[in-house]
Amino acid sequence: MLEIAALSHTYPDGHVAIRGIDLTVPDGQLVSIVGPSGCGKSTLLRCIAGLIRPTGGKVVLNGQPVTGVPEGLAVVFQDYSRSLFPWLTVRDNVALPLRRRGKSKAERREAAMAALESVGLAGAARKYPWQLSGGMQQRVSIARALAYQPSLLLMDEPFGSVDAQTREDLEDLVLQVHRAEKMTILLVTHDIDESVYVGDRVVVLGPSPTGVVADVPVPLPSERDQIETRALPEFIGTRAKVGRLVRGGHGGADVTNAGPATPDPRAADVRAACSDG
Ligand SMILES: Nc1ncnc2c1ncn2[C@@H]1O[C@H](COP(=O)(O)OP(=O)(O)OP(=O)(O)O)[C@@H](O)[C@H]1O
Repeated sequence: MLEIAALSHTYPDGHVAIRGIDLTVPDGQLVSIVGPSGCGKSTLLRCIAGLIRPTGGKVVLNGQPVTGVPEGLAVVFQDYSRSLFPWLTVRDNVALPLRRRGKSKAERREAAMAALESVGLAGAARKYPWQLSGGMQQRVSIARALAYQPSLLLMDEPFGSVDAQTREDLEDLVLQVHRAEKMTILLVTHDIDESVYVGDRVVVLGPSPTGVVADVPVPLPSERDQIETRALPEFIGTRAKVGRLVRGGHGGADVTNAGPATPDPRAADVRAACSDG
């Protein structure tokens, strides 16, 4: 269970990025977070990841206050070109954070290969990141997060830099992993369709300094299909509702107004990658 209470963050230059966010995420839920550009989504994710210390309120993960990067957290950032180490092979990039898990070299390699298999990249294990396309590099970043077997996965605009077809494939990969591993996922996206397609719920953030404007349940079956799900009336209705909310409208009668809140992200396998590297 992730509990965010009265979370606020003001940067040292006085810029108030987040003002009073309250958000509770039960284990195993996939929460999409949307909001206007620059509203504070990444700041929110960084606070959750323990990468920055909020100036007000608290983040509690599984009953423990977050005061540094918590165990069992992984993060996937948008900028895959800077999240992989170019001097390590794909397999070694994926295996690196597993040092934190106290696994032997053989175990790390085995787990890395299994994760690469799950993202369809087992054949690229011995290549270097710079030998792969952007979409493949982002798959490697996701494989690295998965190999770590996080209980909480934070994804900050993870598909923002890939083509439309790859984006759909990666959305389905996240859904597949979410169902199989039952991990809690917070996914920040600018894409309203994507937020509804992957989410169990969509948290809409307001303009800076951000807070929670609405918390919209997604009334779709857990099995989703890029063509059929997007044609469902429930999908179309929820997308319209979220779209109106992001643009400053009220979104419709059944939307929960959640009061002030905030979002934004950044943080995770970094811990593993950096501190274990
Ligand atoms: N280190 C910092 N110092 C001062 N202000 C900052 C800092 N980092 C971010 N900000 C400001 O805080 C606000 C929120 O930034 P943040 O990156 O969290 O927004 P975002 O919603 O993730 O943006 P985007 O939609 O462009 O990804 C912005 O106005 C940004 O300029």
